[in-house]
Amino acid sequence: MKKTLLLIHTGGTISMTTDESGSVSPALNNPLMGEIASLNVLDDIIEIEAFNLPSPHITPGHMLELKRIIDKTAAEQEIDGVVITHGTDTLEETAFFLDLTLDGRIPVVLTGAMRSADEVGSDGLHNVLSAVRVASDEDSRGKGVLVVLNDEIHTAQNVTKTHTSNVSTFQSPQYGPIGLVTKSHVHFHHAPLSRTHFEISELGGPVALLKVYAGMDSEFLIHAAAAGYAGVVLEGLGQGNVPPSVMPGIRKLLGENIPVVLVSRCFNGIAQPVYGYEGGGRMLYDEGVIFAHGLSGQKARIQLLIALSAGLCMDEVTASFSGH
Ligand SMILES: NC(=O)C[C@H](N)C(=O)O
Repeated sequence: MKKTLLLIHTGGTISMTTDESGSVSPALNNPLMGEIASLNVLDDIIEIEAFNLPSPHITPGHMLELKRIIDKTAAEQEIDGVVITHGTDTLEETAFFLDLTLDGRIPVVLTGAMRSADEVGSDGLHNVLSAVRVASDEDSRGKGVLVVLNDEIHTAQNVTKTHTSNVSTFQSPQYGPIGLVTKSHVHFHHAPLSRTHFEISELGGPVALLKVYAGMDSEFLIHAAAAGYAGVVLEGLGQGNVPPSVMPGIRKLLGENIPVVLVSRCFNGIAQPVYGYEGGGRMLYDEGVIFAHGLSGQKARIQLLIALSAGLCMDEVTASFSGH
């Protein structure tokens, strides 16, 4: 059955071309524009170029702008789903931002490419077509924002870029994809159990993300408190621990009512308050550090930013992280 989709381009390698020196940059005219329309797989397509940016240039402000475009278009006319083309470097952050803030009524699918539009074996158009098929599929409803590349369907919550250049870069460590796209079918084999949703209209923040390392001190954390950061996410060690020399910085932030969210820098497993030694997870938990269950640092940062943007108090921010 044919459908009406909103196709939004934002830039990324999928919209880039390569010059004679091998340098890859945004094309003046997006090479994807009109390509899906010409395949005649949809009843109707509303195709817009929101931005033409490499994804390292994408900010939470651009993510909020995408949410507004989707809300406005869906309010003005009947659409069955949304596909967004995006650079792969920050694709997972935009996907999770939209997952947390859109109403989830229609499927929203993000895709990108590892090879530029004019490169031999370019994966761009194939990925957009797969994303269009997923966004048009009734089974995609109610699964949150999805990421489709290389014939796999991932949730925005779990997916991450794992390889600098391989076309199979997008993976969901410890959970795996929730479906696949074959030549004839969109096939889901899993469904997410829960979803967190926030109502936001403006952005708060800023929120910092710091990786914890052996011998780390408190300097950046103390600076974050003085510089007006509204929240800090720490990628802690192992099950969720920090060196004792980081404790003064954490206490400074918590003392000023600035939330500190902890994830593990391990890409498998969940941070937990297990260890009772100085800087151990149990001590962090007892002093008010919020454990983000199974989220990566970059996803926890997006969620903390959104929770603060929604005006949540410390207890509500804590509760919002217990759902994962
Ligand atoms: N494959 C890509 O899209 C990477 C590019 N640097 C971007 O994120 O815009």
